[in-house]
Amino acid sequence: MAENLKMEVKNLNFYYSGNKLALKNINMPIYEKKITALIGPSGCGKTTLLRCFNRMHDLYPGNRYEGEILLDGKNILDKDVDLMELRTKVGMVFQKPTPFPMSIFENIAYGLKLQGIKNKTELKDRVEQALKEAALWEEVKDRLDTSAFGLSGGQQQRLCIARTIAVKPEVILFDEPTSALDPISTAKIEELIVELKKNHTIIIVTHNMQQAARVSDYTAFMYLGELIEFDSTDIIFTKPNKKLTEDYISGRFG
Ligand SMILES: Nc1ncnc2c1ncn2[C@@H]1O[C@H](COP(=O)(O)OP(=O)(O)OP(=O)(O)O)[C@@H](O)[C@H]1O
Repeated sequence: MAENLKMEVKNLNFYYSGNKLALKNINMPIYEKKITALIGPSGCGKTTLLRCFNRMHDLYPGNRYEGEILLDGKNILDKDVDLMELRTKVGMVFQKPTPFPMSIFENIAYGLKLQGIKNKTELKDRVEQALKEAALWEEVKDRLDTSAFGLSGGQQQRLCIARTIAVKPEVILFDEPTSALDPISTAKIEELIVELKKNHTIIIVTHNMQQAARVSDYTAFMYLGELIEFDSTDIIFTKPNKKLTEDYISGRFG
C-alpha cells in the first residue's frame, strides 16, 4: 500500500550545547496517519530525535541542528519558522503526566484560549470533544471543575493527551508515555494511541519492545546516535536486515 509522507528527516545532525554530537546523519520518513516507534538502548538518542520534530531543543541555548526535517515539504529547521505554530501542528506528550495546577476543564481550555477561542459554548464543546477523544469523558464529566491532581496517574496522562489533541495537532510526539503507569493504564493508553492514528500522525519513543511491536506500523532502531535500521514493524521484529538490530530485538544487549 502506498504511504503518504508527512515528515521527512534528511541528513540530520544534532549537537547539544558544548558541541556534543548526539544525532549522526539521520535519514527517515514519517508516514501520514501511521505510528512510528523509535527504539534502541538507553542513551542512543531516541528522545533527542523526538524533540527535534517540534524543536523543543530551542528552549535551551547552544543546541544546534544541521540538515532538514520536512513537514508537508517545508523545512521546520529554517530560521524563520514560527515555533508556536510548529508546536501547535506537532504536539507532544511527556513521560510523566504533567497536568497544570488547575481544574480538569481549565487544563484543556488553557491551550484553546491561547489560540484565541473565547466563546464559552465553543470552549465547552471543544473540551468535551477532546476528553471524549482521549477516552476520559465518562470518568470526569461530573467533576470538570475539580483539580486535575485528583485524577489517577493513568487518568492524568489521558488528560495530557486530551490537552494535546484539543488544539488539533497534525502530528503527536509521545515520549515513553506509559513508563510511569501500571499495566491496566498502559493498555488503555496504547489503545488510545492506536485510535488516534485515524486523524493524526504519531511518533512514539519507547524502551518497551513489546509496546513498539503492539502499537506501531514502522520502527526505527537507533544505536549510539545513529539510525541503524528503519522498516515496517513486522520486518524489524521478524527479519531485520542488520545484525545489530537482530541482536537488540532478541535481547542480546540493551
Ligand atoms: N541536555 C543534554 N546535554 C548534553 N547531552 C545530552 C543532553 N540530553 C541528552 N544528552 C546525551 O545525548 C545522548 C542521547 O540521549 P537521549 O536522552 O536522546 O537518549 P535516549 O535514547 O532517549 O535514552 P533513554 O532511553 O535513556 O531515555 C546521550 O549520550 C545523552 O547523554
